[in-house]
Amino acid sequence: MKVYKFGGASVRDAAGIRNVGTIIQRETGNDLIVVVSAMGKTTNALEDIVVSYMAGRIDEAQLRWQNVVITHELIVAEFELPDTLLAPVRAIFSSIASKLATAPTTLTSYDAVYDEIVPMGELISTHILTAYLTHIGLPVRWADARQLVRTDDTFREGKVDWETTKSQIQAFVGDRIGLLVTQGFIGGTANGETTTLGREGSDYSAAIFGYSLGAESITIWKDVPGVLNADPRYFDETVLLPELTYQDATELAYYGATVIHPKTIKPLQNKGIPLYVKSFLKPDQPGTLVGAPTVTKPTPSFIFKVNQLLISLHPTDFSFIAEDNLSLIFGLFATAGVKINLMQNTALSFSVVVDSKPDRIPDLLEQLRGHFRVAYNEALELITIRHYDQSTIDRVLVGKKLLLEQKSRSTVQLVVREEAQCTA
Ligand SMILES: Nc1ncnc2c1ncn2[C@@H]1O[C@H](COP(=O)(O)OP(=O)(O)OP(=O)(O)O)[C@@H](O)[C@H]1O
Ligand SMILES: N[C@@H](CC(=O)O)C(=O)O
Repeated sequence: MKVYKFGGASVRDAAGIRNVGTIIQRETGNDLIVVVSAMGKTTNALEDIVVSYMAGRIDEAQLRWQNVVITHELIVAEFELPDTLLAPVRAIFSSIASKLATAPTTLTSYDAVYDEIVPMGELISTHILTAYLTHIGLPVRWADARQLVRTDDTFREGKVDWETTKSQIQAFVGDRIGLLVTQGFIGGTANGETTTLGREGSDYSAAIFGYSLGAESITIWKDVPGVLNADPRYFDETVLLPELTYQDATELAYYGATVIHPKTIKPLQNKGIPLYVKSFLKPDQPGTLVGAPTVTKPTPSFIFKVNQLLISLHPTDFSFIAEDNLSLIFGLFATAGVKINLMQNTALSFSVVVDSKPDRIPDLLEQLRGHFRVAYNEALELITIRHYDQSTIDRVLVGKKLLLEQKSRSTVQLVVREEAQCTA
């Protein structure tokens, strides 16, 4: 049994869905679980709807939802599918329209509403793909991940209950899996509420299904030839990494290589399940195999994170940065839901680099100011180089001012600012 995961880019339009259908057809007769993300940038659009709705801008939220509906209607119109196959999609369209007709109360939790609305992207895309596959004659089952992937009720970052998830998935698939289409990114609580697993979490969903069923392999289909030594959007002359160990893949993802979600690797490593990252545009090419025993000559790899914020904390009394301060700081970051990308401390200061998220950072800074003197630098870039040497460092520092550096034997992290900004 294999697991295929198709992300938003692969199903962003009707041609994409047809292409995904062709890739799935190559597995006809084999057991295959297909995990699918929301189409294109639907998740971003749904997040915007939540922002409008929770701010009480109901008309704006409804208008934005109409745009989501129209985008999907235009795609399905190209397939001329019978209305019966589209009934589940239309039911979602009207249930969200009804939801958005009533304003939220002041007691409504933002994150709970987020997890009511944002998962619709995956529910819609999987219903559309299932309808299309049925239409072209493939015997396919649609599975509701909310009833299979059990999480706690941490909305927007559900923690997976592995035992329950495994038994629910095994019970659902039964003896003969066949072809099954399900959603990435979403799960459900014991009380039947929908949860999400964190942005870009569909890769992780594929690993959850693969782990639960002991898959022979998992393939993540991307718009790139595989895992490259840098994001081609930010770096010229990238090279394909044909093989990676689980550890290297975990570290690349951890430091921010968005091609694989960081939580994806561990469950696969635990069961020794190989992960392939391949191009949905060139499905015959080998791509990257994650799970190679060793890679003899590792290639230097670059990860660029833009829009970073460097926060420096200084105790307001004469105390040092010690265990009690650190546990307070970590507690405040955890409560604010802000992940630390890099940290460094001296006796009298503690510096952290985080993603500059306007919905979370201002509150966090306010909390920190209650305990520390706080200084911060905005609009920075965090560059991580795995398997670095001095020439790779020099290469990325051209035109940049280095603010902070951290090195281990295999990884260097550099916090930089554009030189032009420094002199401005
Ligand atoms: N090291 C890397 N190798 C290859 N691609 C990378 C790397 N780092 C970042 N990327 C980027 O990752 C992109 C693919 O991931 P993306 O999340 O956009 O895919 P997706 O299939 O649409 O997934 P999803 O909708 O599930 O998030 C590539 O287009 C590329 O720009
Ligand atoms: N659709 C979700 C999950 C995913 O695509 O992996 C997102 O865009 O974050």
